[in-house]
Amino acid sequence: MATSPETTKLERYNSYLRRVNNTKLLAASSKLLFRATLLIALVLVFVFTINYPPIGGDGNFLNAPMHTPNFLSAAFYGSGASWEKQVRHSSTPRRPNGFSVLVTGAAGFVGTHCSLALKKRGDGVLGLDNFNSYYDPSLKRARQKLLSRHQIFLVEADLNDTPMLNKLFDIVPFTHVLHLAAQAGVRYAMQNPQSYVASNIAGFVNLLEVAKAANPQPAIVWASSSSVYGLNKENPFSERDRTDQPASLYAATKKAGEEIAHTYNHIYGLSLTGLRFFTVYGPWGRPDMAYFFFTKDILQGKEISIYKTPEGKEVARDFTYIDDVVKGCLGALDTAQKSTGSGGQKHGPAQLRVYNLGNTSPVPVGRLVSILEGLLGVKANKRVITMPRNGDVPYTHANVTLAHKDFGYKPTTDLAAGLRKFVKWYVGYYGVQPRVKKENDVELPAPESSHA
Ligand SMILES: O=C(O)[C@H]1O[C@H](OP(=O)(O)OP(=O)(O)OC[C@H]2O[C@@H](n3ccc(=O)[nH]c3=O)[C@H](O)[C@@H]2O)[C@H](O)[C@@H](O)[C@H]1O
Repeated sequence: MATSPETTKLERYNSYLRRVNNTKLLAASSKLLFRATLLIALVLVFVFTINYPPIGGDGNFLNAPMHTPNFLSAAFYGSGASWEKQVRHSSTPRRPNGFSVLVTGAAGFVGTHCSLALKKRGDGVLGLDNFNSYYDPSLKRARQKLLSRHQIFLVEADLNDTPMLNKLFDIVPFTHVLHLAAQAGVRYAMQNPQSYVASNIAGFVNLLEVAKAANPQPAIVWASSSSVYGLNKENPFSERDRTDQPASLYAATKKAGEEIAHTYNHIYGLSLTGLRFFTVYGPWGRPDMAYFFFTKDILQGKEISIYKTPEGKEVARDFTYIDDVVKGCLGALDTAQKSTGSGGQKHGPAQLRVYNLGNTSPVPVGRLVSILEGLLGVKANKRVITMPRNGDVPYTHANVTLAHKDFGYKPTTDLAAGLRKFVKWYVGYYGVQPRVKKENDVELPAPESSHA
């Protein structure tokens, strides 16, 4: 068909209009897409901010609530066949009638040691930890590597992450929970009180809620603290002594945990055992504890403060070596009876216990420093000051008769022997050269711990 110049012009004009319309349409849909993206981003920022504020109210990074945002949890981390396979594999026992244990706080000091000990004897272990920044997370990552070398898988999630906890209990019929995740530290409670409530109270309740609804319900062994004795005047501290005078918020949250345990035992038939740890120390320990930062400061020539009481007396602690505490934890797990409920219903009375796990021989902090000086071959730059009013108590001293009677708990490591092992680990881990003199009989021993 012949085309006139007018027709060609008209076609060109129509094609021009179509192009303009397409461009307008594209621009409109781009705008819509941009707005939708912006809206989604805003919603995400809002949810993230609620769940995970970046810093604490006083601008201190350490004071921020330290957990994984809930909305990211199960959806992002806990998915996929290979993830589930790791969860199952790690928690499957390798010995007849072995336990399947969920260890919370598994990248923590006591959690790492207990996980390794359980795995070593053939129990299945699944770790849970939120890797918070209360102290150097790289130490927690190093512990995680150690666990992973022993085929222990660690799920990175917070105790308050209900979907994740539910998911883990859906996948694994845990026989036991060793609940060691907590906000620790007596003095830090004055700086960041909310983190104690979030972890030691809300987190504990969340775990109990999930455990009580599980079928089967696990038996739970969990970390209480010697600090619950607070201003108790009896000596040594017995489980029968009063614990209604906590001297710190940390102690108050641990005491609250003991009462909460009573409630869940009473209503839901959960088998619950609280262990009152007495100043636990050793290799892979916590950098916020005095023996640990004294070692660091002594090596760096920094001044250390040794507390005395307002009456001028020495402050003392029943320092307890990690291997002894691990034996206590395993003893408590081995003697824990089954929970009696299922799916949130109680079917009979269940076991409820509390034990001291201490060393039974308090040592003044000044003596601890002398031992460290000897082991490190360095004189400490010491200053003795009156204990600040910060939640500390003047002394602790455990009576462990009950734990001995019920599961043969018997501490065997004195402070000098335990600190020797700690210093051995410390210098190896941080690559420091201690100035140890042979004539002072402070040669460091060969590694004994199978964990290090
Ligand atoms: O048994 C517990 O339940 C608790 O044990 C631990 O608390 P504490 O016994 O207070 O240990 P830690 O801080 O190492 O202070 C040791 C000693 O050094 C003194 N101390 C401390 C600091 C300082 O600068 N100077 C000093 O003399 C101080 O006065 C004390 O006498 C855990 O941290 C805690 O999480 C909890 O588990």
